[in-house]
Amino acid sequence: MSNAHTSHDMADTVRSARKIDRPLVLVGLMGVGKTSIGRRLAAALDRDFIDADEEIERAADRTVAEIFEAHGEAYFRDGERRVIARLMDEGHGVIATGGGAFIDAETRALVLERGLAVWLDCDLDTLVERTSRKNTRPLLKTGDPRQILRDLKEQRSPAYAQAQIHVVTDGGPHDVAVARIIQELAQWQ
Ligand SMILES: Nc1ncnc2c1ncn2[C@@H]1O[C@H](COP(=O)(O)OP(=O)(O)OP(=O)(O)O)[C@@H](O)[C@H]1O
Ligand SMILES: O=C(O)C1=C[C@@H](O)[C@@H](O)[C@H](O)C1
Ligand SMILES: [Mg+2]
Repeated sequence: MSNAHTSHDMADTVRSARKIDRPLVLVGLMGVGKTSIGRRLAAALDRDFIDADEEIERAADRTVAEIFEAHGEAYFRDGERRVIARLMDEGHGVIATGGGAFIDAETRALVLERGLAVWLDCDLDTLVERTSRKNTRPLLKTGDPRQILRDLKEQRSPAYAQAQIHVVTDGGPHDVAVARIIQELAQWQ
């Protein structure tokens, strides 16, 4: 296939993906790439990007870790649900959620009804490596990160699997993951 042909196909694919008239909501485990891939996906689709964890921190004027410590996980999940509902209402084009957001049944129902959920998935070794770069995730501070991530992957995968779109991002660079997501979006009806 010629390069001209390939870039024409890609332009068509991007055009189809841009027609989706719902917020694109990235879900998946800590470290899978929701924030970094989400930012690039939004740029490629010419959409607005927002990270729900960052928005919660702005609204609460505290870090996620501080909210967990002061009030516990249930309190955090309530605030997270409200923030995600608001971001979808405000029409944010690509929303990166926190790793546990889609596990909350109410948040999940809200996202599935009003948005298009994209499950970013990758293997355990990649997750361990990516999360080791930053030590701010409260759920990984309570024991061995590999064991915690393995357990979370097993417990949470059935919920993540309810997302309308599933993309595996093992190993490769961000741009490959972005191109795969765009291809899936273009085929989504
Ligand atoms: N496809 C990828 N290729 C290379 N590096 C990646 C890829 N995806 C993510 N990373 C890197 O892994 C780290 C974690 O990614 P990121 O913060 O985007 O994950 P996240 O899903 O938003 O995590 P959290 O749920 O904790 O917010 C970052 O350093 C990011 O640059
Ligand atoms: O996987 C999780 O439950 C979490 C992931 C992070 O994005 C934060 O939202 C918080 O640390 C909880
Ligand atoms: Mg993130």
